[in-house]
Amino acid sequence: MVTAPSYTHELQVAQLAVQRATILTKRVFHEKAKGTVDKNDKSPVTIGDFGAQALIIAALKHNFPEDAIVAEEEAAQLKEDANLRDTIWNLVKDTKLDDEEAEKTLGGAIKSVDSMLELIDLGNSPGGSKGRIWTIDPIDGTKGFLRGGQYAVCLGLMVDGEVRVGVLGCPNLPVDDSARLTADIGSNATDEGRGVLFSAVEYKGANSRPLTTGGLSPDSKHIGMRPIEDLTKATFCESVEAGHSAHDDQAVISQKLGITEPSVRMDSQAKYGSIARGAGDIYLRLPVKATYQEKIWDHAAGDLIVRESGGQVTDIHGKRLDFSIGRTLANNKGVVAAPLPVHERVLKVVQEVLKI
Ligand SMILES: Nc1ncnc2c1ncn2[C@@H]1O[C@H](COP(=O)(O)OS(=O)(=O)O)[C@@H](OP(=O)(O)O)[C@H]1O
Ligand SMILES: [Mg+2]
Ligand SMILES: [Mg+2]
Ligand SMILES: [Mg+2]
Repeated sequence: MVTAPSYTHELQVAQLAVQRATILTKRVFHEKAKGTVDKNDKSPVTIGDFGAQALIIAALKHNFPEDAIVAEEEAAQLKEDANLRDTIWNLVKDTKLDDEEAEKTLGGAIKSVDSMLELIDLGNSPGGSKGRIWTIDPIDGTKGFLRGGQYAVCLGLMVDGEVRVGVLGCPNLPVDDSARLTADIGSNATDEGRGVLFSAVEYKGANSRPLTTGGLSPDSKHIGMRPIEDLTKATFCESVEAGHSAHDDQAVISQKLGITEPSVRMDSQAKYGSIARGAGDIYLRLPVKATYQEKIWDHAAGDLIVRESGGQVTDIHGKRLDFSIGRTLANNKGVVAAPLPVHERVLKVVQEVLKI
């Protein structure tokens, strides 16, 4: 019998790296150091995005120097803007885990501002179907982050085009796995009782544990989707931004499925984590613009965490998400994520409504 690799070291490093990055993002938010700059695509990019990406890549390079990395941000802008670069460096240079062993595992602090810029740009791999490739979204749901709503620090490891390890740090989700999603989840940012680290390894199931500022919390639990036969009792979640997923189509689908609760809108892959632990049930992301290609860093970790929790994740055509063809999911359109026993029913209604 061939046993599946356990990816023990990869999982440990990934969780610690994400946990350390969330310390930085929370500092940025609380110290009101938020500076927003426009990238070419006009999405907000903050100090937090660059800082978190540098810290995660430093940890990956220390432990897995040969691995390729596909990350969302690039340092070009920082090279031209000394103020922005120095603000980020001041945060990055002394953000560390409050645990010596854990810091040692991650390789300790970044040595200089120049190495920080180099590290950020190591995330420029084109991706693909061969070998080991990490994918990073240093802050997913940038708008949620800025608003004090949901965001996630996301890290996935793909080997030969399949996601094998996925980690999501969600500082503003309740620690309590049994807390059902509420309508204010997208905007409510009290620190009390919040902060969760989701993880999954292929064939090994998914877990959640409280985010800490030191080593990994020993309080790790298996998570699973809510067994749901009666879809009228389902909770579905969707993006906050109407430009990111088609709210009107999603409302019609929800109605056709007999869902009575209004949708829960929240930013980021916190949607995947939330349905994986049964706080919600269904995540719909139907395309608004036919030409938009979803990015692998927006889905890799969440896709594995949901599938390892007893869910299915496909696009609107019923195809599994294909992470093997580069930086985008060019072979897929949209996302339909639901518990495995009901996924086909949900997909059928999606296709009826979209007339595909
Ligand atoms: N047009 C379009 N369609 C679909 N998706 C898009 C689009 N434009 C951007 N993005 C990506 O959406 C990421 C955030 O997705 P969310 O589901 O969290 O949406 S939202 O927060 O409600 O905006 C967001 O991730 P971050 O940039 O990491 O925040 C983008 O990568
Ligand atoms: Mg972005
Ligand atoms: Mg994103
Ligand atoms: Mg991002």
